[in-house]
Amino acid sequence: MASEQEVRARLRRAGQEHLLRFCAELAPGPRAALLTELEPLEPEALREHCQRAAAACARPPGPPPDLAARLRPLPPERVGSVIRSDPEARRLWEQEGFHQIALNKVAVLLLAGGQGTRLGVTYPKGMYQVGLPSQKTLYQLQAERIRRVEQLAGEHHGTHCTVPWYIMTSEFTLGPTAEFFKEHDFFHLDPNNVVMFEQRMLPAVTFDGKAILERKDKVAMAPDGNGGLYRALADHRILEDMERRGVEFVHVYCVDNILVRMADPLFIGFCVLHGADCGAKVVEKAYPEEPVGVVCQVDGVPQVVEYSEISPETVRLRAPDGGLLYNAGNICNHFFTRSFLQVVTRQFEPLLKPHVAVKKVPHVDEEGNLVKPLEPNGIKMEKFVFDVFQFAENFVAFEVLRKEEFSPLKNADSADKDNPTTARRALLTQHYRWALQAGAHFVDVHGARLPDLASLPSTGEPPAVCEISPLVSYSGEGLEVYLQGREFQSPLILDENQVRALQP
Ligand SMILES: CC(=O)N[C@H]1[C@@H](OP(=O)(O)OP(=O)(O)OC[C@H]2O[C@@H](n3ccc(=O)[nH]c3=O)[C@H](O)[C@@H]2O)O[C@H](CO)[C@@H](O)[C@@H]1O
Repeated sequence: MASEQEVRARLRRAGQEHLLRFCAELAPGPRAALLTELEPLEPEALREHCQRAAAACARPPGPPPDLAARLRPLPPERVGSVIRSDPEARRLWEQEGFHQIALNKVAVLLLAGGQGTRLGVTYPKGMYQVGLPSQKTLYQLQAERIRRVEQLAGEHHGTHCTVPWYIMTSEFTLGPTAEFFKEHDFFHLDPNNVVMFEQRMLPAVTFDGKAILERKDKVAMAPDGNGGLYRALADHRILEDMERRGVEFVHVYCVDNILVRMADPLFIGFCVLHGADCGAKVVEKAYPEEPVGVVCQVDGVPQVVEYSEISPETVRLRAPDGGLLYNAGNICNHFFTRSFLQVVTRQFEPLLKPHVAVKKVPHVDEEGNLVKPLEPNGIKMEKFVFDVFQFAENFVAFEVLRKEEFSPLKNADSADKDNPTTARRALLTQHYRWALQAGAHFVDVHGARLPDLASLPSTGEPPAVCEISPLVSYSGEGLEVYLQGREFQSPLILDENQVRALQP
C-alpha cells in the first residue's frame, strides 16, 4: 500500500488534496481504507475527470441546441423486425442463431453494476423477485433461460453446447451477487461458465470540480456507467477469455427486463446473417415521454439519444403515418461481434464522452458533519454502453414485440409504471398467452371458460395465474404436448415436475 505522503503528493497533482483533510484524525483501519481507495486514482485522469465534470456543469442544461436538426430516424434498410417479416425469414434467422449457439460461438453479457436507486433496494436488482408463484428472482429466470437455450441449440444440432455468462458488476454489486450465486449453486450452471468481473468507480464531484468526501474516511464513488464495460473488458482480459472459448458473438443486456431473451437465436441469427458488427433490439415506444433511449441517426451515424438528453418537443414529433418520428425505443439489448469489441477497447474507448448526471450526494462538511443535501450538489459522470454504435461499420436494429420482450423493473410499486407489479403481470400474461396458443383452456371454479386470446385484457392481471418455467419453454415453444386440448384451473405452474405429470 502507498504511504500517506505518496497519496498526498498524487492528490496534490490532481488538485484534490482536500480528500485527506480528515486523515490525521482517523484511526489506523479507516485511514488505511481511505488510502487504499485513493491509491488507484491516477492523478492526471482524476484532474481531468474533475475538470470535465465542472465544465460540463457550467454548460446550459438540456440537449445541445442544434441536436434536433441533426437527428433522423434510422433508414429502413438498417432495421429488421419480427413483426414485419415473413415466417420463412424468421425461421432462417432462428436457425442461424441456434447454429452459432451450437458451435459455442455465442456468449451473453449482463450489465449488473448499477445501484438500482429508483427501485429503492440495497441489494443488486438481479436478486429481486417480483412475486411470481415460483418466487424466482431475475437472476434465476436469466440462468434458466440460458440453460434452456443451450438445450434447444443442442437438440437442433445434436451437440452439447455452452453459452458462457459474463456478468459485469461494480463495487456495490460484486460481493452480494457472487454470494447469491454460490448460495443458489449457480442455478445449476457450471460455475466455470459464469464469469464475474468488476467495472471501475469514479468520484462524484462538486459543481466547482472537487471530488466529494462521503465520510471522513470514504470518497463518494459511483460506478462509471454501463459504458464502463469497455474498460472493464480490458482490465479483466475478458475478450481473451472469450477468444479462448471460441466466442465470436456477444449479447449484452441489462439486468431489469423480466422478459429478456438471453442469447435470443432470432436476434443473433438476424445480426449474423446481415454481417452486422453491432446491433440493438428496439421496441415501439409506448408514449412520447417513455424513459427509453431512442435509436436513430445523428449526422447520419447510428446512435442512441438517451431519454434524459432529448427535448420534449423532439420526442413528440410525428411521422407522416401519424406514429412517433423517433419510435425505436432502446431496450438495452445489444449485439456485438468480439472483433468489434476488440477494436472498441483498443482504439475507441477513450473517445467515448462521459454523460453528466446532477445528483444529491451525501457528504461531510468542513467540520466533518454528515450532510444529506436537499438539493442536487454533485455531478456523477457516466459512459453509456451504446455510445460505441457510432464506430460500427455495419449497425442494425431489430424490432421486437414489447409484450413478448420488454417489461423493465425500474421503480418501486409506488410508481405507476415499470414496477414489480407491472413486471409480474407482463410475465404471467405472456405465459397465459403461450398456454392458450398451445391449445390450453382455463376455467373458473364453476367450470366456465376464462377469456381466450381474442378477449384477453391488455392491462391488469391475467384471467388466471399461469407460470411456465424457462426450463420448460424459452419463448413459448414445445408446450402443445402438455397443454393441447386440456382444461386448467388457476394456478397452473408448469415446471419440470408438472411437465412429467402431464407427459402423454
Ligand atoms: C445508458 C443506457 O444503457 N440507458 C438505457 C437504460 O436506461 P436506464 O436509465 O433505465 O439504465 P439503468 O440505470 O437501469 O442501467 C441499465 C443497465 O446498466 C447497468 N449499469 C448501470 C450503470 C453502471 O454504472 N453499471 C451498470 O452495469 C444496470 O445495472 C442496468 O442493468 O435502459 C433503458 C431500457 O430499460 C434504455 O432505454 C436506456 O437507453
